[in-house]
Amino acid sequence: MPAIQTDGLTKRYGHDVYAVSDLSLTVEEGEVFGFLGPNGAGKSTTIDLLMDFVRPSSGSATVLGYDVQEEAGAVHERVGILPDGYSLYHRLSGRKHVEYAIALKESDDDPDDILERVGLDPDAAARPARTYSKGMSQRLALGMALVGDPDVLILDEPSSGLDPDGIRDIRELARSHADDGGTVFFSSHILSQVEAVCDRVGILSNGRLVAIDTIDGLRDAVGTGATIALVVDAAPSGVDLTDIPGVADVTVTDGVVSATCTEPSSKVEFVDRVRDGGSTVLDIETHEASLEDLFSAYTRPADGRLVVEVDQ
Ligand SMILES: Nc1ncnc2c1ncn2[C@@H]1O[C@H](COP(=O)(O)OP(=O)(O)OP(=O)(O)O)[C@@H](O)[C@H]1O
Repeated sequence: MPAIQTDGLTKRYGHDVYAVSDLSLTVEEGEVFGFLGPNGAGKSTTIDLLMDFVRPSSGSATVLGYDVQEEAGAVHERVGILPDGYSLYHRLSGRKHVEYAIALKESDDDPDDILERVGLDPDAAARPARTYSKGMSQRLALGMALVGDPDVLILDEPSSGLDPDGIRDIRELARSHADDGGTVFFSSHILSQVEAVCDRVGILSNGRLVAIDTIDGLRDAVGTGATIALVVDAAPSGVDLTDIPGVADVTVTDGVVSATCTEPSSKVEFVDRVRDGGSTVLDIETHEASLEDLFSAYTRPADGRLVVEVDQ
């Protein structure tokens, strides 16, 4: 049974704002699924729809087989959520927050275990939440989401406000939750934060799902290659630079010979071929397509095509 399944899920505000548009996706149990998209793409709205915090204009969704509208109670019992824009009770201590979440979920969790898992030490946990930094608040909200060992953990921008240690902790927590058989739905607008931990990612742009695959699969689909630029004393002559396997987009201008290389080994052959053409190579610059280039390729298509923006 899928952990999360949506079918044509759509949320329209007013006449023409489609926050989520015809979204159909399946997240399997035991997966860490990265839900990616730039600001305003519709990630939080999708999560609100899954939790029945807002109602869809059309389409449907299930979580662990339960219809999110008809059986919202059953969904809430099995889901732990770190929402975007959660709020804390300023006068209550961190520990009281966790105790409250335990009572609400009728769980027998030990509050100290939960606080330790999210890295809030007893002193910090005893302080009122108004004294917390953004990162500490985020850790506390995450702890509340973990109460009751939920089957599905929904994390909306969980890394926001966290330092590098905190970001790593979130990743480890997500991974161990999935390794124990749980499912993690991890929303972020920063690709590199989900790359290390997610089994698959879905990319949302303007409310629409524009890609769903593993990170490697997405890279292959967009064909992100590296660019290579050789500074030469003179243009090569008498050689064909365009028939090297894995080399494309060859240009020769003002003492610079450049190309896109989809195979790492093709760079060496490209350099050799330029030398065979009588040129002395004075300098070599290469640029690997970054994850952010990949993200841009899916979220900022030009002329309806998928393009990778690569600086030279
Ligand atoms: N209550 C609302 N009324 C009108 N428009 C809304 C409402 N809620 C969301 N929207 C619009 O729906 C779109 C999607 O918003 P949403 O908050 O789901 O995006 P997001 O991907 O979570 O963005 P972010 O990364 O900035 O949190 C945006 O254009 C937003 O302005």
